[in-house]
Amino acid sequence: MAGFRDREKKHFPLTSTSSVVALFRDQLEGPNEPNLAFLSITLGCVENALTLNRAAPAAEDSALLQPIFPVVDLNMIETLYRKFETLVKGSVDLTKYPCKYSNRDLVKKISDVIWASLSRSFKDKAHLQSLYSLLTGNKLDCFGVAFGVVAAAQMLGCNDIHLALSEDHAWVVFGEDGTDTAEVTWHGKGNEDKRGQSIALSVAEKSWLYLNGHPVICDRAMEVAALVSAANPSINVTMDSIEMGALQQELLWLLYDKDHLSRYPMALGNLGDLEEISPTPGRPPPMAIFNEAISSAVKHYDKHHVYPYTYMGGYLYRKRRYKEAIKCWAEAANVIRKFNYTREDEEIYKEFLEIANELIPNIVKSVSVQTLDRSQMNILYNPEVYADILRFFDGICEWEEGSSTPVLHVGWAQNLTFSLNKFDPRTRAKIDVGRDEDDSDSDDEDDDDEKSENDENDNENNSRFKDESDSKVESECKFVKTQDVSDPLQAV
Ligand SMILES: FC(F)(F)Cc1cc2c(N3CCN(c4nnc(C(F)(F)F)s4)CC3)ncnc2s1
Repeated sequence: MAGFRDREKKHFPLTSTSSVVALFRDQLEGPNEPNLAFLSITLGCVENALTLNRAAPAAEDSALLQPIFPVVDLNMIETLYRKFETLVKGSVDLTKYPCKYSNRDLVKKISDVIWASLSRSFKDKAHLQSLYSLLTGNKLDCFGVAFGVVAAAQMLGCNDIHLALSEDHAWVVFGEDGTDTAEVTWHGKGNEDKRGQSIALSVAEKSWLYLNGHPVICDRAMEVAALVSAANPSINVTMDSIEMGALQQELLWLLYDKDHLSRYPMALGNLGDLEEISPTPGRPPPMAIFNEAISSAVKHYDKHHVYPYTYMGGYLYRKRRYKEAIKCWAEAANVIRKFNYTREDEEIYKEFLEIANELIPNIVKSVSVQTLDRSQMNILYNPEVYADILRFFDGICEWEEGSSTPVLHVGWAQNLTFSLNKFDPRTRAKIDVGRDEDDSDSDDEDDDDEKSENDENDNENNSRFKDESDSKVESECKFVKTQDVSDPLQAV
């Protein structure tokens, strides 16, 4: 077995965050590709020590005096690496796959090797994303299986097999021009896995889960960014490991500085969240990072990603910058309206449900009671905020239109009317419910044909609506038509 070369050995034993960062830097700058299996095992080992098997500091030295960074020895990592190498090279006979580029059978075979080594226990716990978890506990989450397939492929020299990521699923691309796709893991609960199948069939459904053909396609360095981003500093529901969070943050800045996050909006979002928790002196503030995530999604993924807007919206909500938060959520709904809701889109459904039925009602409640903060009070007198709430609901209505599964139920209507009723009636008369100017963009229409006649209808409605904009506000939101609820706006 080829042991580790000096490039790997010289960093051990790992005794601090900076020694792990130096090891990752070396792998990213090295003459060879970064070794995904090596990095995943190493980071997983550190995460395990800092979150699951915490060295309990002796009574007298409190955590403050005695940082608990584990000592990671080379032989532990090398033993686990060799175990993975034996598993992968022992199970895949490459002579059966002679061609230069990988084919579907080979991808399925590699997926089967990872799949067969998993125990049957449930897999939605934390810390199941790394090869350390696979090799010490035979457990991986759905991301971990996809990542493990790509790490195994690299070990076999299949350098055309790469990780493809949506906002809630992962698969692989392969072949001569890297456009063949294959499922290699499962998704969600109670869904049969589709391993071996191509993604084309699922993309045709226009579901958010496959981002309608706009997933993040990783190169080796972005696969390192994915394993760093997937690291989980949480010790339990209420506590995070400060050391693990700091390590993840430093590794993300290392990848950021090497321009490996510029096409990875979720990793930028993760970095923004970490900077909110513990700002790094001299680094951009969270809002700048969230803006970069939005710009990346607009530039590289044709405005089909939702999370960049909900990362920023969540941050603004926590900072009580409610007007801007609602603007972000309207933008998020402006993305989701391009998709058709299918039953495997639950994660984003829950995201919008929380915004509509908890966060926005909390905002209108908190600014309508005797708020001391006069700046917040004028939200209920601000036509732009009111229009953004309507745009938010309109996007969700359009998401539902043409979908196989309904999105809305009467609870949504109750929360909508609750929120809208808090606004001053004169404010409501001032609005012009338009969509952002790029709505008529050809790329939008190209992308979703059946949505285009809606856009025309919208434009028609909007133009009709604009002509009457000074008259009584008609309900522009499809929401009411779909729900057949008596027009909530009449009720005020
Ligand atoms: F591979 C899967 F199947 F797991 C899909 C992926 C998820 C994900 C991620 N996440 C998911 C989204 N995520 C969010 N955290 N907060 C979010 C927001 F709602 F505030 F926007 S979204 C945490 C990190 N961060 C980096 N990369 C990936 S790839």
